[in-house]
Amino acid sequence: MTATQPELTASPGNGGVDAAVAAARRVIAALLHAGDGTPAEMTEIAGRLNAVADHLEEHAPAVADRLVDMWAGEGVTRHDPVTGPENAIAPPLHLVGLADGGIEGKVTLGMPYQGPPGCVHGGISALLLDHTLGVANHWAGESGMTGTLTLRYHRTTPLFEELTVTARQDSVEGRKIFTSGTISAGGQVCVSAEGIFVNKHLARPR
Ligand SMILES: CCCCC/C=C\C/C=C\C/C=C\C/C=C\CCCC(=O)SCCNC(=O)CCNC(=O)[C@H](O)C(C)(C)COP(=O)(O)OP(=O)(O)OC[C@H]1O[C@@H](n2cnc3c(N)ncnc32)[C@H](O)[C@@H]1OP(=O)(O)O
Repeated sequence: MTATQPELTASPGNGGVDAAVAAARRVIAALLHAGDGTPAEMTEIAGRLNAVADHLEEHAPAVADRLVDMWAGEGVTRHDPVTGPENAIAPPLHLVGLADGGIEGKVTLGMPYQGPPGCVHGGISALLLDHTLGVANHWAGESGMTGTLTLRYHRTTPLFEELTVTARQDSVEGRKIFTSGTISAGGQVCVSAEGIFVNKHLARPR
């Protein structure tokens, strides 16, 4: 991070749940890479993974308590499925604020996010853009819930190549917030998005 690039997503810690989540991401990708034709002992692996899940479930707080925790303090930026260091399905994308009012993040996606052969699934691109547009609104100071998200898929989005995800708030009209963004690879726009967000905020669990 530089003085002009404030971090807008929680940085993963080296230990605790963040380290376990990083390991889980490796497991998800490794299972998909291995597939069904591998000589790896999948029955034994399933047993070991289930033992880990049993242990975690046994020691988890009640859902209601956990929801309070997730929506308090830094927890708000730690659990989401795009950037969250506590969320194993988050790639994760790391976003910074830019001096020109926009935001930007870099991410390289692997097989768990595949749609067409060797390419990013269109729904995953929508997920990344929805969230990034939402964070751009937060960065601009006026945020809301996604009302309408329009996407244009210009060209396929490659797996295993660094992607740049950008977004900016374009205008605010009453409660409506107009926001746009792109996913690019090698300097070419693969997906562009235009969103209308509506200034409405749900009560956080207490
Ligand atoms: C995912 C975890 C996130 C964790 C991190 C959170 C915070 C971290 C901090 C910083 C990061 C910040 C944000 C990042 C996170 C978020 C990104 C994810 C965003 C989402 O994942 S969010 C879930 C999907 N989203 C919904 O679940 C919405 C369901 N829906 C509704 O809740 C209502 O439907 C609502 C609120 C949309 C409108 O309802 P309403 O009753 O308040 O609106 P109303 O009728 O009064 O209209 C007022 C004016 O908006 C126009 N209008 C109405 N609806 C419209 C629409 N759909 N499209 C375009 N324009 C629309 C009208 O035409 C009128 O315009 P006009 O004034 O010009 O006539």
